[in-house]
Formats: sequence, structure tokens, C-alpha cells
Amino acid sequence: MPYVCADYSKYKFVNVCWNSENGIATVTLKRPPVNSLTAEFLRELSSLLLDLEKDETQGLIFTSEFDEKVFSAGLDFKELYRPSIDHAKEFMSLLHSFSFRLSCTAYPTVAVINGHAPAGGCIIPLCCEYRIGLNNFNIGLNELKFGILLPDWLSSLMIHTIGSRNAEQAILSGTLFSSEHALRIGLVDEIAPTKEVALEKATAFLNKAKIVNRSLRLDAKLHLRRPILQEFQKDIENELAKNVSLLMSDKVQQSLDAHIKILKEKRGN
Ligand SMILES: CCCCC/C=C\C/C=C\C/C=C/C(=O)SCCNC(=O)CCNC(=O)[C@H](O)C(C)(C)COP(=O)(O)OP(=O)(O)OC[C@H]1O[C@@H](n2cnc3c(N)ncnc32)[C@H](O)[C@@H]1OP(=O)(O)O
Repeated sequence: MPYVCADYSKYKFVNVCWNSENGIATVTLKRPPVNSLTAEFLRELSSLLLDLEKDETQGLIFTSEFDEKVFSAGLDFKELYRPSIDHAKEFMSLLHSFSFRLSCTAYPTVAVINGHAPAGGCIIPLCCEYRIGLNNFNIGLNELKFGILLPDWLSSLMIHTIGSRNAEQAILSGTLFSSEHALRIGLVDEIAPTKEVALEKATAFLNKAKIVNRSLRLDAKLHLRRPILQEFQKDIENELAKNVSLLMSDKVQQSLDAHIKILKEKRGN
């Protein structure tokens, strides 16, 4: 029977509920207000994956504390506006390593998407093996709309999930899909009426995975995900440098500035 060694209470931006009967960890993202990804958050998430691996977790469910509002708003605009070059490099490297690690975990993974998941907010769900959405949320890689070229590994995750034709149309048009549309194109696997039902469905998916030998399953997962994993590992230094220079470019910085202003105006700040 699995047992917990790591001290999960040390984490600031996630709540980990580890079920010692079935070895399933439910990880609730709770970085207010919208679970946007900062370097500190990514560092924490990466360290969490290592702890879960050491504890021989049998399955992982990601969900958000901000139920029916937002799963994750993607990369943190405010942190990425006029960063130092060192911070930009560190951020891109953390984003890359966390996404890679989540894509090839030894244990099965599910995202319960209980709120909006635009742009980088879709990264965790796409790295997971299975996605369950609630109604009335938007999800998609809409980066091109605000002048951000996706890293190859991220396009590749989308292609793996919804197929090349759908991915081409989705990425090139920068579409944010409603939950019903996301279900039709396979961006989510199921829709649930409530978070509780979604968590039950997630557990059912993870229980199904248990009937397969763990190490055989991992071999098969790595084989089936080889095209994505190759994109992650391809020319890493060059890819990271490309993303850093895109982030530091005037065009992207102006776009971030405009977005921050739009969000401020929306709140009447
Ligand atoms: C930029 C990177 C370039 C480098 C390229 C290299 C690699 C790229 C790899 C991946 C690309 C990914 C890019 C991204 O993810 S960019 C971020 C895209 N995200 C968005 O466009 C979402 C913007 N937010 C929203 O649409 C809405 O906030 C929401 C998520 C739908 C929630 O709406 P709601 O009405 O519930 O809340 P508010 O809008 O009032 O917001 C509340 C609060 O949150 C702040 N906030 C929202 N989004 C972000 C964010 N992404 N980063 C930081 N802060 C955010 C908002 O400002 C409000 O703050 P306040 O202080 O006013 O309370």
C-alpha cells in the first residue's frame, strides 16, 4: 500500500490531498486570483511532481480552487512584463522543464478543468493524459492573437491531443473553445455537471489505469508520446533562447502592456 513521505504542507500554491487507500493525489491549484504561472509557482509544481514520483503516487488529478471561474489564466502577464534577462531565461527554462516532466510522469494524470484555461492555462491539461471539463468555460491556445508564437513542444501537445488538422485551425485562428466545442474536437474527453462529478470521473479513469502493469504502461506512454517528447528535447538551448528573445521583444512587451491595461480597465482600477 502506498504511503506518504513528503511534506506536502510546505507548498504555498497547491493543496495536495493524498489518498493513502488508492495512492491518488488530488492537487488543487490555489495561487490567487487566477492561478497564473509565475517562476515561483512553476518551481513549486516541478518539485511537487518529484515528491509525487518518490511517494509512488498511483495517479494525479489537477484541479483549481477557483471553481467555475478559472482553472489557470496562463503565464503571469505582470511577471513577464519587462523582466530582467536572467528572470526571462529562468522562467522559460522552468516552464519547459515542468511541462516536460508532467508529460512523461510514471503515473497517470488527469486535469479537471473547472474554469477558464486560456493560452498557457491550457498547458497543464494538455500535458495530462485525460481532461474533464465543466460547463461554461473557455479553453484553447489563443497566443497567436496577441503576437506570441507557440514553442514547438506546445503545438506538438495540441497536435497529439486533437490531431494535426484541428490543431492547425485552432492555433492559427487563436480560438478559445467553449466546453461543448472542446468536447467535439477532443480537447476535453468528458464534460461533467459539477466538480464533484468530474473528480469521480477522474478517479474512474485512474482506476482503469491500475489494471495495467505500471512499468509496461510507462514504456507504452513514452512510446506513444515520443513525438512530443522529441519536441521538448530538440535543440533545447536554441529553443529557450528563441522564446526568451520573443518575450523580450518590443512587440510582445507592448502586447503584455496592452493586456495589463485591458485587465485593469475591466476592474475599473
Ligand atoms: C508572454 C510570453 C511570451 C513568450 C513566449 C514563449 C513561450 C510561450 C509559451 C506559452 C505561451 C503562453 C502565453 C500565455 O499564457 S500569456 C497569458 C494569457 N492569458 C490570458 O490572456 C488570460 C487573461 N485573463 C483573463 O482572460 C481573465 O482574467 C480570466 C482568466 C478569464 C478570469 O476572468 P475574471 O473576470 O474572473 O477575472 P479578472 O479578469 O477580473 O482578473 C482577476 C485578476 O487576475 C489578474 N489576471 C488575469 N489574468 C492574468 C494573467 N495572465 N497574469 C497575471 N494576472 C492576471 C487580473 O489582472 C486581475 O488582477 P487584479 O489585480 O485587478 O485583481
